[in-house]
Amino acid sequence: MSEIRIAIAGAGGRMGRMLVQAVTEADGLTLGAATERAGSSLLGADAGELAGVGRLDVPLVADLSAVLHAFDVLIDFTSPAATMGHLDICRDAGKRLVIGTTGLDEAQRAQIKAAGESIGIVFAPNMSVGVNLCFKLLDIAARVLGDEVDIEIIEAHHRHKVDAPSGTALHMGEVIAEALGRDLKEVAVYGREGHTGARERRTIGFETIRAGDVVGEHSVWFVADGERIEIAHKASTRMNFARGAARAASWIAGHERGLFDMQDVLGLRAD
Ligand SMILES: NC(=O)C1=CN([C@@H]2O[C@H](COP(=O)(O)OP(=O)(O)OC[C@H]3O[C@@H](n4cnc5c(N)ncnc54)[C@H](OP(=O)(O)O)[C@@H]3O)[C@@H](O)[C@H]2O)C=CC1
Ligand SMILES: O=C(O)C1=N[C@H](C(=O)O)C[C@H](O)C1
Repeated sequence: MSEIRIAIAGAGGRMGRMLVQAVTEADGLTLGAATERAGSSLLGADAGELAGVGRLDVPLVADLSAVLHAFDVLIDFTSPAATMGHLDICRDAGKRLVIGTTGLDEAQRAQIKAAGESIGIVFAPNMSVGVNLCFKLLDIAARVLGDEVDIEIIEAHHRHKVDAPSGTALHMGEVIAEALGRDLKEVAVYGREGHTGARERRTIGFETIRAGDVVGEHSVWFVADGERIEIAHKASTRMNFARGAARAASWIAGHERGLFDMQDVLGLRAD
């Protein structure tokens, strides 16, 4: 079987460089194209050299439309605005997509869902196997502990992260709210300050830490009087996310259309 050709958007970024490495290491994948922001000082540089894996003869270009002939699946870990532009290009060209970008608003998420009717898309706020297992554990914990506990989601990331709470923390909140039959929009509390009043049992709290070079840490507390259950994940390298994205790219190559997430890729979906 021929190799699946991958394009990486934002190939000069923190995740972009990891993705180049993960794609070159993955069986059945080959790097076909790499992009960066128009005006970036990295344009023209070799994606492999930037990622520290040696020359791949794939120069960073600004225009994804100009390299459509060179890839089958785009992996995009950039910014919401950039991802939306890439989504339009991929939908019009019939190219599949793996989206890891977080911080998208409701309208942008709706556009991704609509594009899934024409092309295959994996869209997930966290591509690590460990975090996706945590989503399952959170669903079980919430169903067992129900309304008997206070639930708080605490996340920490590096100082460069621009969105808060993290996409992973928000999805953790969605998983728990769904398991408990609550609407996250109604019960979420983002940080606390001043005279807040006593805690309301059905709320789900989010606390955010931004500091130094923390790769990504998430901890969910289920707290009753006299005991506390914690489900926690700590990433010490971005390679887990990158390997997950490479796995998602191989998987979506076999799906012509539809919107999926990592639960589908990993075979973790119950229904
Ligand atoms: N789903 C998951 O598993 C994970 C998701 N993420 C998410 O991935 C995203 C990126 O994170 P990170 O790598 O740390 O961020 P970086 O800022 O390091 O990387 C983003 C890269 O995209 C570039 N870029 C911006 N606009 C465009 C464009 N139009 N075309 C091509 N490239 C562009 C940026 O260039 P410039 O700097 O010049 O603007 C930058 O190099 C974030 O939303 C983050 O939350 C991160 C880790 C895991
Ligand atoms: O920006 C990051 O770094 C990360 N972002 C993702 C998120 O917002 O959940 C995933 C990961 O924790 C790293």
